[in-house]
Amino acid sequence: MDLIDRVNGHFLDSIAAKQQAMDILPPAVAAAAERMVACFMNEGKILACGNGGSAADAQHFAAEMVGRFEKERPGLAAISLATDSSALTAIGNDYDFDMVFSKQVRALGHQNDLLLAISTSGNSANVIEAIYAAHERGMGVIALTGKDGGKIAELLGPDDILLNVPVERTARIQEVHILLIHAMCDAIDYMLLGGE
Ligand SMILES: O=C(CO)[C@@H](O)[C@H](O)[C@H](O)[C@H](O)COP(=O)(O)O
Ligand SMILES: [Zn+2]
Repeated sequence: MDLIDRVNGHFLDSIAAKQQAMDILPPAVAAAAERMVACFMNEGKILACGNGGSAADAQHFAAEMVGRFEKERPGLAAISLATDSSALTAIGNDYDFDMVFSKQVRALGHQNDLLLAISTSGNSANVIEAIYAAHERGMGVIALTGKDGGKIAELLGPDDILLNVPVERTARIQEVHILLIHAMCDAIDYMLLGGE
């Protein structure tokens, strides 16, 4: 197989993952966006966390809320918990890496806030601890997961929302996650601003 065939394989695989997600996820994505708008309207904020590529997704989402997505609007309250290198290294060094997000959730989270928890395996211990901390604070959780949803799918409560991408390859799950995030950004702007 030459390199161009390999690249074509990625396109085809990514298209198939997105098609599979499109068959099942749009109602839950719309519900998640509605939940986020309700949170903002209620003086709440969204705390987002994840590891590696999902840390980048958490940061990407927060930037699109605080700055903007495609339309001009006032900033919306969202914070990436995966971005403050001082907090991450201090908590990881002084306590445990499993606590890097949960300690921030306990410090910053209030009842009206939401946690956006991102994990392709659904099994990252620090994301799981963040969900426990959010529940303790009375916060709702929106989880972006993959594969079978892992432990995260099992520990969500009835008021939480699971967006699980049921494919095996991490890269494909991440590619669908960022699509879901952009779809939620668009739905939020549409609910707040109207338009096309
Ligand atoms: O971006 C990638 C792989 O595409 C990696 O950095 C990946 O995000 C890391 O291995 C993460 O630690 C995986 O964590 P998770 O998605 O299973 O929670
Ligand atoms: Zn990656």
